[in-house]
Amino acid sequence: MKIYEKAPAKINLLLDVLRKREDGYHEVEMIMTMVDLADRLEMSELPRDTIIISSQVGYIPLDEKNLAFQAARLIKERYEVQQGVYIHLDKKIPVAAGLAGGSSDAAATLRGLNRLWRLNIPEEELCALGAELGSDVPFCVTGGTALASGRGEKLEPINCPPQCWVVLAKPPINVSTADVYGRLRANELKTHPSIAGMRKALARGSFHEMCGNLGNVLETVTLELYPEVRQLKESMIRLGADGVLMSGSGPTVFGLVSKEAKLARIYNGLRGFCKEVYVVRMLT
Ligand SMILES: C[C@@](CO)(OP(=O)(O)O)[C@H](O)COP(=O)(O)OP(=O)(O)OC[C@H]1O[C@@H](n2ccc(N)nc2=O)[C@H](O)[C@@H]1O
Ligand SMILES: Nc1ncnc2c1ncn2[C@@H]1O[C@H](COP(=O)(O)OP(=O)(O)O)[C@@H](O)[C@H]1O
Repeated sequence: MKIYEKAPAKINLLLDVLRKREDGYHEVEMIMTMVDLADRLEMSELPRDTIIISSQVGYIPLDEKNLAFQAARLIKERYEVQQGVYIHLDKKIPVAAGLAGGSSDAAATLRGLNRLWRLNIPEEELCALGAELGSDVPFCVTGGTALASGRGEKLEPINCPPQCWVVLAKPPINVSTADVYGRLRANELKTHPSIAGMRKALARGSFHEMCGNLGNVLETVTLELYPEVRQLKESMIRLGADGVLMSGSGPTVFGLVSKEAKLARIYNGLRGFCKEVYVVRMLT
């Protein structure tokens, strides 16, 4: 038997850090949503009790470092599954980009193997498994739009954003999430984005208010370390995007655009100096 799962990319419409915790993680409040740029996973049973990962791209690990491998191993161990699985990852989401590509692959693996092996694991339990793999994995299990707190694993579903275009641009640099959190001075942050403001904007379905309430405190670190990310933000604003923000720890910058007529100018303007540009829709 063979099954397929989509693993969409996430963006953070808002990312606030409240404090550093004793366990080394940071207490966060984030508003997260999915966009229509997705990896595709194909999972099939193997006659031998083993996990094999393949991908069409050569720049991700295919061994136990791969988050899909870790998800398969976890579910096999926890539910004492003695069957093997072959997982092919058709990667479309840029890697180490702040778009949770690896986390979404892990979440899709949990969902997919739950179906393939008919385990009937409830979504809540899949989320708890996901939290063992990474802070963003529980959100990727549920998808939709959510307010995430704790280290990212506590989820409250909220109104989805009004439909719009999302332009994603990833500069050719690698940003380590651990490094960005490590450099953040959480208790010295001068301003915090407003969760209440963003929630209200989404509840009202106001595109304009959503753009006005975008905010990400990790920009204070990544934009200082990598001036090209700041330049990318400035270019997107200049080219006419209605709201612009860095996603997660970066380096991807997203622009929200309400009018299709504006897209060509933004896309062509960015492509002049940034190779990886994608025009997608919100997944609502
Ligand atoms: C910043 C965010 C925003 O959505 O995403 P990305 O930029 O990675 O996409 C997330 O908080 C990232 O989540 P994820 O990538 O799953 O992080 P994890 O694997 O759990 O943690 C990687 C490292 O980041 C730091 N970390 C992560 C989450 C958190 N709330 N506090 C932290 O300090 C820790 O140093 C941890 O060792
Ligand atoms: N299935 C996977 N897809 C992409 N990257 C993966 C995967 N499994 C493990 N990784 C590793 O995880 C790291 C973070 O990748 P990714 O999840 O794309 O980053 P981000 O959370 O910043 O969007 C990369 O260094 C990559 O080598």
